[in-house]
Parts: sequence; structure tokens; C-alpha cells
Amino acid sequence: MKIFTATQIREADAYTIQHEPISSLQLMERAATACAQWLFRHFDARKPFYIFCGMGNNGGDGLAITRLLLNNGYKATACIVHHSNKASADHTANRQLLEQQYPQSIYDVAAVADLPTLPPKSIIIDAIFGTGLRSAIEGWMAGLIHQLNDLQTRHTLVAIDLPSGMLADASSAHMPVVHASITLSFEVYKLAFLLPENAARTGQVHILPIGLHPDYLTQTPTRFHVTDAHMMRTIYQPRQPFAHKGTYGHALLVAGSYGKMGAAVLSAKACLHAGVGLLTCHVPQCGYQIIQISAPSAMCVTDIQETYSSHFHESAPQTRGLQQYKTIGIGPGLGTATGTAKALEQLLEQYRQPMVLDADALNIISEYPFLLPRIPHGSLLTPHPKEFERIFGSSDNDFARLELLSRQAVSLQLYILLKGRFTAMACPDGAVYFNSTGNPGMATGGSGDVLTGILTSLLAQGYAPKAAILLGTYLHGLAGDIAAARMSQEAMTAESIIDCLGPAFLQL
Ligand SMILES: NC(=O)C1=CN([C@@H]2O[C@H](COP(=O)(O)OP(=O)(O)OC[C@H]3O[C@@H](n4cnc5c(N)ncnc54)[C@H](OP(=O)(O)O)[C@@H]3O)[C@@H](O)[C@H]2O)[C@@H](O)CC1
Ligand SMILES: Nc1ncnc2c1ncn2[C@@H]1O[C@H](COP(=O)(O)OP(=O)(O)O)[C@@H](O)[C@H]1O
Ligand SMILES: [K+]
Repeated sequence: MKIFTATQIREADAYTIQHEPISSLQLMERAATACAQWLFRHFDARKPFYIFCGMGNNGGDGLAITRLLLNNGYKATACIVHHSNKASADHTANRQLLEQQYPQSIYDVAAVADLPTLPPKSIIIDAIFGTGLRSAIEGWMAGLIHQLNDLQTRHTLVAIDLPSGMLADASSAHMPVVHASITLSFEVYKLAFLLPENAARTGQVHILPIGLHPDYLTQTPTRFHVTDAHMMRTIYQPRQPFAHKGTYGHALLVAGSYGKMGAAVLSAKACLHAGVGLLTCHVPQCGYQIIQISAPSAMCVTDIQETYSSHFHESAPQTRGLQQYKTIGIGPGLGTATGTAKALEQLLEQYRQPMVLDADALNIISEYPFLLPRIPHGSLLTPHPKEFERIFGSSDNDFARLELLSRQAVSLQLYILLKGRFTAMACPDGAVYFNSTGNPGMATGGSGDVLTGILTSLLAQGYAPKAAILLGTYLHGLAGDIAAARMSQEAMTAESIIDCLGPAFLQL
């Protein structure tokens, strides 16, 4: 699914009005109907609704929603928030329609003191500002937003299109923004919903289709995307009937050190369960039995060191050296010993295919930044936010960090995955994809090691790096979702994600 900017959404609106054709008031009615139908499905008519309407088209939606609620036997009051003397044409038209049918339903708010006292368990609808907000809300309106946020603790607050005060395409981290329990947004995700700085403000997001013109949606190029099941079906390659294990590649996994062999086991198992043809693990000597017993399908070579690895660049049971491997996954539980760093430097000299670098491989690179430009083009880096900051530095807000992420992916010609609720995958061509699967049950040690195993596996099987990141992160999150449904977010572990990779593949 594409992510459009506020400007593109306005263009989509205008294109739909011109080409469907449909009047802008009818399009607003469609948007309001989509919201009202959602509200009818989720709230019964006993609860009173208070709809806070701004002077623009977001407010117009709110006025139309009020009318539709009243038409269906709900108790609803439109509180018109006079932040401006100018009302949009469709706001005015909807106010007139409401006044004609329900003259008692309108209440004007021109100061914080005008806020009505709400009966217990009211439903507050926030239709003050949507995609038309240009900058931070100031003055008495900022006070009103704070007041609504106080009420939010006792009532349910549903935002229409965007929580008021939130900018769709820029940071509003330090601005007054409504804290919604639910956001009903139109047609497409807004970039702001996908960044952690807004996590406490959107609540659950539901995207409601309102029939914007499909030609505009398909033909307009966008830089940001959200992955979905349909996209995965175009990427996934079923196994060939005459395949043999050589068809699906031989991967080398360099992982583990004393006390952190679990990371190597998790990565190895995930790599095997994601379909690799052959897997060799390079581990320190203390890890030999651990790998052989817990992942018998994998081969194992040991380093000359007992507790950490320092010679993995020579990890080649036969004479062809590292080139025999289709790809290499390196980092989980590896440690950052000087000998390990030296070996990584040599590995980057000897092996020039796209590989996966995670965890301690990234921590080593943050200590030896001259290694960064030596990573083979097309490789996949999978930092969590702290690892990302260690390598690339800190940012003022999540939008600035997203730009930094994308800039680095372009200049280094790497795929950089910034992990989180919606893992952001920055590509060398400037595009950024957000993964849509996964849940907080995955916020547990080892989940990232599992992802490294899956990505290494897909690269080894011949998926192009971009296909591997999109499919790999999707499968990882989907397996996590299946695990959470089976045993709860609390009880699941990184191993549960591996156990559910099979059902995740079957759902593709
Ligand atoms: N295609 C779709 O998705 C469809 C979208 N639709 C809906 O339209 C919404 C967009 O409507 P919109 O363009 O009228 O903007 P909106 O959010 O109401 O804000 C404008 C108001 O805000 C004010 N204002 C601005 N900045 C401000 C500031 N810093 N501080 C204070 N005030 C500020 C500005 O004031 P002015 O500058 O005019 O004085 C004006 O009054 C969209 O979110 C969706 O709900 C549907 O109806 C149909 C299909
Ligand atoms: N709240 C969440 N929602 C979705 N995915 C999550 C969430 N928390 C963590 N994850 C996923 O779990 C993984 C955690 O990786 P990481 O922090 O590297 O863990 P570890 O270092 O313990 O292996 C990432 O892929 C991340 O996207
Ligand atoms: K709103």
C-alpha cells in the first residue's frame, strides 16, 4: 500500500472529484458515511457522542457524522470549535444541513471555558483538524487540546483522519496533539502513524476506503509504502518440483560467543526453517556441541578460539574459501572482541556478495566506522534503534531519523532495516517500506536473531535483496502474530516465532 503525503491526498481528492466525477460535498458524505458505519458497528446508541468540529473540511466530516448518527437514533452534539472566522464551503454546507434537520444539536465553542460537561462514558469525536493543519496549534486552541486529552482518560476519543495537531508528513513530537484511542483515517496510511513518536497519539488505526480514484492511487509514484499480503504473493517463489538442496543455496552463519550461543542457535534454526538449502555455522569452540545438538540440520565449523570467533574469514571446510557460500549472515551474539573486529575487516575484503549484518557486527562497525563503506553493495543491515544511533548518530525526531536512514541507504547502496513496531526498510533507490506485521510479543530477547536467520536464508535461496527484506520481515512478523494468537504475547518467545514460520509460509 502506498503512503501519500497531505499534498498528494489533496490531489487525489481533486482528481476523484474531476474524473469520477463526484462533487466534493458528496465525497465528504462518503467519508463521513464510512466513519459513521464504523461507529455503528462498534458503539451502541446508548452512549452520547460529542463531535468537536473545526472550521475546515475535517470539521465538515464531523458535522456530516453528527447528522448520520442522529439519523440512526444516536444521541449526538456537534461542538463547533471557532478557531478561525473562515469556514470551508463544505463545512458551511454541512452545518446548514444539520441545522435544518436538528437545530438543537449544535453547540459553539469559542474558548476553553465553553467546553460542555460530558456525561460519563461519552464518545468524543475529534474532527477539528485533519490533513490541512500547517503548523503547531497555538493559543487557546492548544489549551483545548490539553483539555480534550484530560477527558480522554474518562471517555473514548475517536480521531477522524488524524488526531488534531498531528502533522501527516512532519514531526509534531513537541506540539499539542490529541491523544486518540482510535483513529479512523481515509484511504491510505499517513507517514506520521508509522513512527514511534506518535505511538501514544493515534491509538488503534483503521484505514477506511472512501473510493478515491484508483487511477490516481495506482499511477502516482510515492517514496513510502506499507507492505501487505498482496505484495508478498507477488514476491514469494514456491519451491520447484525438481529442486535439490543445491538449488536453495549454502549460507554461512557467523554467530555466538561464550554466554551468547543462544543467539546463534536462534539464527540457525530460523535460517533452516525459512528454507535454506544448506547451512554452515561458524562458532567458537565452546559452541560446537550446542549447535550440533540443537540444530542437527546445520553443519558446524569451529574457530581457533574457545570463547569467541577471530578466524571466521577462513571459515571454509573446502578449498574454495568463502566464495562457496551464496551469502553470509553475521552478528548475533558474536561479541566485539578486537580479534573478531579484525576478522570482520578481513571478511569484508574477501567476500563481496550481499550479506546480512546484524547486532555485534553492527556494533563493531560503529567502533570502526571505516568499515562501513566497505560493506558489499546490496547488503542488508538490521539495526535496532540503539544500534542505528551508534553507527549513524542521533536525530532530533523520528522524521529526521527516517531521512537519515534513507540518505545512508542511498549513499552506501545498502538496504538498512530500522527495526521496531513498523520496521522501516530503506532501499538504495530512496524508497522506504514499512513492515505491517508483528506485535509487542516480539519485544523479547532473540527476536532480532530470528530475523537475521530468515533474511540470510532468503538471500541464500536466490531472492534479490529487496525481495528478501520485504518477504523476510513480513514472514517474521506474521509468524510472531500467529505465535501471539496461539499462546499470548506474554508467553511467546523468539523460539515461538521460529515454530510459527511454517504456518506463516502456509498463509502466504
Ligand atoms: N481525500 C480525502 O482524504 C478527503 C478528506 N476529507 C477531509 O478533509 C480534511 C482536510 O480538510 P482541509 O483541507 O479543509 O483541512 P483541515 O484539516 O480541516 O484544516 C483546515 C483548517 O485548519 C486551519 N488551520 C490550519 N493550520 C492551522 C494552525 N496551525 N493553527 C490553527 N488553525 C489552522 C485552517 O484555518 P485557516 O487557515 O483557513 O484560517 C482551516 O480552518 C481531511 O483531513 C479529511 O478529514 C473528506 O472530507 C473528503 C475526502
Ligand atoms: N512492538 C513490536 N511490534 C512489532 N514488532 C516488534 C515489536 N517489538 C519488537 N519487534 C520486532 O522484534 C525484533 C527485535 O529485534 P532486536 O531488538 O534486534 O532483538 P534481539 O536483539 O533481542 O534479537 C525486530 O524485528 C522488531 O521489529
Ligand atoms: K481530527
